[in-house]
Amino acid sequence: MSSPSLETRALTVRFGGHVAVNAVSCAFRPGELTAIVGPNGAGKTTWFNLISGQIAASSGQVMLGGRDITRLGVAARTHAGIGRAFQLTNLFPALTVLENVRLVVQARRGAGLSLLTMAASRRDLTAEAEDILDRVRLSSQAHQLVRALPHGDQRKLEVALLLALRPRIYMFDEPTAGMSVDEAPVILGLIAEIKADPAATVLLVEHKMDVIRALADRIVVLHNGTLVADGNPAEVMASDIVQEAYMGREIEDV
Ligand SMILES: Nc1ncnc2c1ncn2[C@@H]1O[C@H](COP(=O)(O)OP(=O)(O)OP(=O)(O)O)[C@@H](O)[C@H]1O
Repeated sequence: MSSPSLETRALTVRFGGHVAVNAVSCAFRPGELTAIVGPNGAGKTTWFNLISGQIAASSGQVMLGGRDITRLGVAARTHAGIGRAFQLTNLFPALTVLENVRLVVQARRGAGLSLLTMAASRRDLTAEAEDILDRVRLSSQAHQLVRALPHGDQRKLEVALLLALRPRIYMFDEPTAGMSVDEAPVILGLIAEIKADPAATVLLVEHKMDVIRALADRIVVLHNGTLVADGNPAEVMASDIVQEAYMGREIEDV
């Protein structure tokens, strides 16, 4: 088994007297998509926030490729390889969709964030950005301002920006929430493509059973901030804790 790309070690956060994430230890490996499930308020988003650096841990550690990143801020974690979909949206709402994707491609390639790059390298960056927009089916919106995009297209742009960033860790929080039935399969197809990359580690917070069934290699269950189950989907779905506490009630069986 490959060594973990990401690991949380006894990761804990308290809000006043409430322990929202309670000593959660879990290791994630490249080439694996882990679905994170649990009832509302279980601590899934808070755990994500601790991993991506949106909030600081009360105790415990976040390790990325064996390096302790617990004290790094969001930008430094993104630079180190943590890619979280929502935090990339609306980077530059007054620029077009294509310009936003191109800027992320440019930043990843170490060319900085200036809009005034050399014409030749600009063509190169534009070609990669256009290719990404094609993959997420946003080509026809390439020249629209990001702030004017409808919700479904914003979600596609989030995935486009992640593809442009090529992180080591892809974090998706209900990526098809609020999407139409036509739009959701595009996003799910892209996540399936990302998951096929043996170097990519994918974390997916998800309530929808059909999405979990289609994509998850592994399921982790949180309950009251504690990790209560972790294993392959068939095992976890059949376990008493999930059957009794979650099935048909908290996980949307659609
Ligand atoms: N900044 C905060 N201050 C105080 N309490 C918070 C804060 N953020 C989260 N909580 C609490 O932590 C607990 C976990 O919330 P969290 O949003 O992580 O759950 P979740 O599993 O993502 O739920 P959902 O499925 O509804 O998104 C909840 O009780 C929530 O009220």
